[in-house]
Amino acid sequence: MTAQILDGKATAAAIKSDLTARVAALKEKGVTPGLGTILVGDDPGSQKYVVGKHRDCAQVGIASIQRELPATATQEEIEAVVRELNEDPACTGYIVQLPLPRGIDENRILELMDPAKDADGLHPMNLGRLVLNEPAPLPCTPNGVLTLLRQHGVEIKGAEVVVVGRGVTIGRPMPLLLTRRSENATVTQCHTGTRDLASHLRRADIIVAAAGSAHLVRPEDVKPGAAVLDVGVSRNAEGKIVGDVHPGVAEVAGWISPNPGGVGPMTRAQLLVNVVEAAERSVG
Ligand SMILES: Nc1nc(=O)c2c([nH]1)NC[C@@H]1CN(c3ccc(C(=O)N[C@@H](CCC(=O)O)C(=O)O)cc3)C=[N+]21
Repeated sequence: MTAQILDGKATAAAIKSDLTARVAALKEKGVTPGLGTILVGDDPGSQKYVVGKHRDCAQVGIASIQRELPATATQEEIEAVVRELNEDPACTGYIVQLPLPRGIDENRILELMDPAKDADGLHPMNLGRLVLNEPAPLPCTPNGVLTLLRQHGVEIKGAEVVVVGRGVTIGRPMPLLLTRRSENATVTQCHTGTRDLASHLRRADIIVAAAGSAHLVRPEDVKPGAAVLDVGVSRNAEGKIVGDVHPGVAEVAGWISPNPGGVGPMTRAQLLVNVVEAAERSVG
């Protein structure tokens, strides 16, 4: 038996269609949501993601504001663009595409953002609000993972979830979302310091693989019927996306998110959700 698909493409399309109506309602009240992106450098992967984000905006009626800086941009030059978008009334939410080039202090850039315009949910104030159980824009990828599970009826309450990875965009916030009372999962966080990853994976009802290590999760380490979310993105020699989950896992798991076509499109959809929600808050 092969796993059922956690279809991120289809779920993202449904979210976008709901957002299209909400954007139209906002425009009738005189508010046009606008998503800004700040892209530094010429990494082809990052450029492609940013193009995707603006294509999504066009589909739902959100205005696009694009700022690009060369890989040689200084800390001060990037900060100037952050200040500009903080002040720009047409930009109701924005992201700074990560990672930034070596030598740039990423955390200082994130702290400089207006937390009310933080579309990624990565500003320290918004991450702090999440820790304190206060309403905040939620980090897009972890929120996309949850939405994907809910949409396909995968039980989160009481589930043993193993999160692999501790990066700022996924690994660290993911357990915070999963352990809220509304989700009530039990979470084990694994990382490069974990002594026996396989022993943890084998117990998991849900695996969120976000280590960025190609084919890290192998079929023999997955409990039959488990839900496996492949969040990792590496590229092979031909430039093709290789996930954190070995293709053989599809023969063991109950649910699997394809990569591409799984969590990636969900991340983009949740970004739009954050932009629209911020605009809705601004009209009360
Ligand atoms: N501040 C910030 N926020 C981010 O959300 C952020 C970031 N920085 N830096 C990089 C990562 C990566 N990321 C992806 C988003 C969508 C796809 C996506 O839609 N992928 C398609 C395939 C695209 C392709 O073929 O390359 C898919 O999975 O089907 C992938 C990756 C967001 N990130």
